[in-house]
Amino acid sequence: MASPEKARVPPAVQTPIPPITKFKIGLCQLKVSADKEKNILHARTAVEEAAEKGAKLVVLPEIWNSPYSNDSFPVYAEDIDAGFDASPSTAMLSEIARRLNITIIGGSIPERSGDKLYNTCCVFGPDGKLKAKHRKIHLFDIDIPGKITFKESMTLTAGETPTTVDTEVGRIGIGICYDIRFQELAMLYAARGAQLICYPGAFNMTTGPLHWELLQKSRAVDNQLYVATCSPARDAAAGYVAWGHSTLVGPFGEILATTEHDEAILISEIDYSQIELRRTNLPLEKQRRGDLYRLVDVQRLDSE
Ligand SMILES: O=C(O)CCC(=O)C(=O)O
Repeated sequence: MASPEKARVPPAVQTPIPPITKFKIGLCQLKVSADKEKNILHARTAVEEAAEKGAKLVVLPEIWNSPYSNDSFPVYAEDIDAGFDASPSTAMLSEIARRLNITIIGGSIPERSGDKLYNTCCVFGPDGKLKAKHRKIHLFDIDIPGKITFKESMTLTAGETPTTVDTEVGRIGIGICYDIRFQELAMLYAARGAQLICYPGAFNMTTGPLHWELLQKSRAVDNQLYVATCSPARDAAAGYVAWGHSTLVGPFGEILATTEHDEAILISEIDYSQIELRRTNLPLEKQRRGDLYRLVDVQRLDSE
């Protein structure tokens, strides 16, 4: 007897989700107070507002849940790896990323891990899961007598790992503030395929006016990718006075959005096709003289 013809089940269609090329980014330049609970609520409201305005990626400032000071870091630090009960700041970020279906570059908070403290940025995806954790690699130790002296290394330990993360809104490299000064890190991220580098950062009244915009444009134009920064708003009465001026720079070095020093939620559009365009216009990568000089990816060498 002929076997009954099997029902034909069409094969599951495995079409990859087309990578997003255009989306809105929100930069939340926030006031930071000494009240952690208030800071968390405030950040939550700002992220909600950015998402309401269409942002699929929202960026918070460096050290947004605590005053920026060596005295505060140990007091406000959270044990991120111990779970959300031990870390109300990241619990909020996770919950809101999931509820709003967005990606969050969670600025940075002081992190406690064993007996060490780090300045740490957490990235959450729309499923609320922690996708990456970047510990500031270059600690901000500066001494310009009569202007600014600050030594993060008095309390913090430097991170050991450059961070690129694949998100719903592209491949993103993460740096925190002083990390922006080290062009090799940005070059490494570009070599690893980053389309955007996010630097939560709190420059100051001495270096901010001269270097903040210059460094962002340099990282963007040298690497032909997007650079986004997010600073706390300025509080002239604080121990550390932030420069503000959160900004989005495009791959041709163009400022796409910026602000002064007050609180602000900047919404702007990122269009990754601009990266290809600029790399076609000016094919730096092809013209680079790898026969004369080369950036070595130490982590790749180690893993080989
Ligand atoms: O590099 C600078 O001038 C400022 C860096 C900074 O404020 C920081 O890393 O927190």
